Order: sequence, then structure tokens, then C-alpha cells
Amino acid sequence: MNSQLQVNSEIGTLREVLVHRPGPELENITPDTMKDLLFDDVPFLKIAQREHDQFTDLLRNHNVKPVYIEKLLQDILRDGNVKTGFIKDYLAQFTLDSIQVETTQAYLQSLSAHALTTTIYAGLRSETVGLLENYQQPFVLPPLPNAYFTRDPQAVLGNGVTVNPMTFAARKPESFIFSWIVDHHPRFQSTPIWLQPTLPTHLEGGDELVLNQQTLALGISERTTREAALTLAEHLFNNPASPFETVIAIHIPHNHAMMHLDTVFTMVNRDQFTIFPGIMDQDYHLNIEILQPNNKGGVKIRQATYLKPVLKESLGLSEIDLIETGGGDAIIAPREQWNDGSNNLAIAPGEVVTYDRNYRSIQLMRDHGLTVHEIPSSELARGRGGARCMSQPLWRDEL
Ligand SMILES: NC(=O)NCCC[C@H](N)C(=O)O
Repeated sequence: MNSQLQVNSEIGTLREVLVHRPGPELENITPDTMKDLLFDDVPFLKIAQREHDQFTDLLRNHNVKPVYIEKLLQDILRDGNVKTGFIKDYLAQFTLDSIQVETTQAYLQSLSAHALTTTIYAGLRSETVGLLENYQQPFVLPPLPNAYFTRDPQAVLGNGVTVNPMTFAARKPESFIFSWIVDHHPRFQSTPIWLQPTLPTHLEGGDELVLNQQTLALGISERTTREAALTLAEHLFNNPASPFETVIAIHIPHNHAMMHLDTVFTMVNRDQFTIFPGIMDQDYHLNIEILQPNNKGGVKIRQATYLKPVLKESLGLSEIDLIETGGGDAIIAPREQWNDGSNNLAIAPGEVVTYDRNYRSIQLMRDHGLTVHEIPSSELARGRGGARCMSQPLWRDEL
């Protein structure tokens, strides 16, 4: 069967992209739970939805089809056996007593595929299923407010996927949902799976950048361990279905502002990247490891210090243009990086979508010859992710 996924670059003309429209889950964040749910504020849902609709309208107007992950989940839950199995396994992820399991299972089973999908994302209050509610823990199932960042729990690399072992409890159910979609949705029939979420360490999609058909860049970050990067490299090099020959592991600071590589570094054209200079020291040093197959089923590692020569070598280019977020200014750069000024989604070579608020970085990208489409960002930005984080490409044209 022909593959239904094709992502051999970060910049090939985008045709299809996985998204999630923010829903009632955003209203289930409170000041007490905000931190554990990986938010810095409580967003205003109505405006967040309006902003997200403007994002997806912009994509449609550029011939990119948004595929809603909630629709894929709903599709598979129409099958009675899948629905029963999904509910049972979904509940098994949480610490619940037998009464909570029984009551919740019966309630979820009574819902339509549509209502069940909404509930899975929104979370479920104990009182809704007739259980006593406790002010400290009102939910029997937690809300999934990060679900609109479809970049992270899954990644399409080539014509296969990684179903990611997430770092924090708040996001683990999102990869669980995708693993069921991969196993049961016809869209993913025969899809190679490069990595399973059961890996006992962590790796997230914001750290996975497809530089070209043979080369993957991986962030070693707050969310992706070196160990997971080595494991993924080994899986890719040893799987005959995978074309990847090189993995460039880039170590970045471990903190909330720069949780993934794509919050500080994105590819925007054949020879252009945006980068937050704060990931390098004053001499532009970085800790980079170049992983390649050692022909004994393992991985050989080469160290490097400067990014430009590594990118030139792997992309076969004589020059690379690194565009610094906020022009590298000591105040503008960190301010705009915080609001995802480095997190750009390329919809074609040299054409990007980005948050409107980062106007200094936008001007700079335009000065460097890029076409920039701006999207509103007052509420969406409160979750600390931008246009790349809110999108998982399913199909890009070849370059
Ligand atoms: N690729 C990305 O950087 N995604 C942004 C994820 C934000 C979300 N609040 C999280 O902390 O996981």
C-alpha cells in the first residue's frame, strides 16, 4: 500500500497538517493546577478558539488541509470493540479505585463517540459520574489542555511516526490517544512506527526536526534525553524502511522557556534558520553530537562545537543564514523567544506562519527575504507554544 504520510523536510510545501481546536479543557485549568498542566496562565477559551480558527483558516487559504486529531479519535471510537478497549486502557493510566473505575467506565461507555471524544480532552469531573467531589481533586479524569500542541506527542518522520514517551504526566494521555489512532485508523494503516511511548525515558516532537530525507536534528532538552535520542537513532538506522542516515543531536538549556529545540531553532528555507542566540555561549559554542550508523547495528558519535559547519555539511550548502530572534538584543530576543518568536511553521520554502506579537523578529525575517504570515496570539501563547508547536505535518511536497 502507498504511504499516506510524507515528511522529508521542514520546509517542503505543506499539504496536510494534524491540529486540535482548543476546547473546554482550557477552562479546566485553575491557578492551583496551572503549573502541573504546563500553562503559565488561564487562557480565555473563546478568544483562544477564535485565534486557532484564524490559524487554520490561514492554512486552508494556502491550500493546507487541517486534519483534526479529535475527528480521528471520534472515527475510531465509532467501532464498539475499539471504544470498549480504549475506555478500559485509558482508565488504566490513572490511579483510580475500583468504584471510580466501575462508575467512570459505565458513564463513558454510555456516551456517543463525539461526546466521549470531547470528554477525553476536557477531563471528567467526579460529580458528573455521581462520585463525591473533593475540592483538591475535582477530576476523576484530568483535562488535556496541551492537546492543541499537536507537534509533541507524535511526529511524522519520512513516512513513519514516533509515538512519543512524554516527560510529564499532563501530556502522557495525548500519546496514548495517538497510539490508538495509529493502531486503528485506516489513515495510518501500515505506517512504520519508529518509536513507541513505552520507552522508559522521554522524547518529544518539538525536539524532532526533519532537515532532509536523510538527516534528522534532535534537541537534547528538558523534554528529550540523550539516551532516547540514541535509541531513536539506532531504531532509524536499523530499520530498512527508514531513509535516515544521520541524527544531529543538539544540546540546549533545560528550562521551561526553551523546553524543546523548536522553541529556539526552526528551519524556514533551504538555507535559512531562525535561532535564539541564548542557546549558545558568547563564543557561539554549542554541544553537538553527530550520530551515524557504525555498521555493527550501533551508533558512532562525532562531537562538534559550531552549528553552521554541521548544517552546511549535512545539507550540502556553502552558506547558511542564521536569523537571530529579536536581532539578538538582550531584551527583545528573550522577550520574543518567550512568546515563541523562534517557533515558526514553514508552509513552503521561505514562507512561514508565526505569532503577530513578535514584531521585531518578524521584521528581521522579512529583511532576510522571507514571506511571513502573522496569526493572533494573545491567548494561544499562554500555553508556551507557537505555530510549529500547534501543527504536525502529515504531508509535505518533496523539495
Ligand atoms: N513544541 C513545543 O515547544 N510545544 C509547546 C508545548 C507547550 C506545552 N505547554 C508543554 O509544556 O508541553
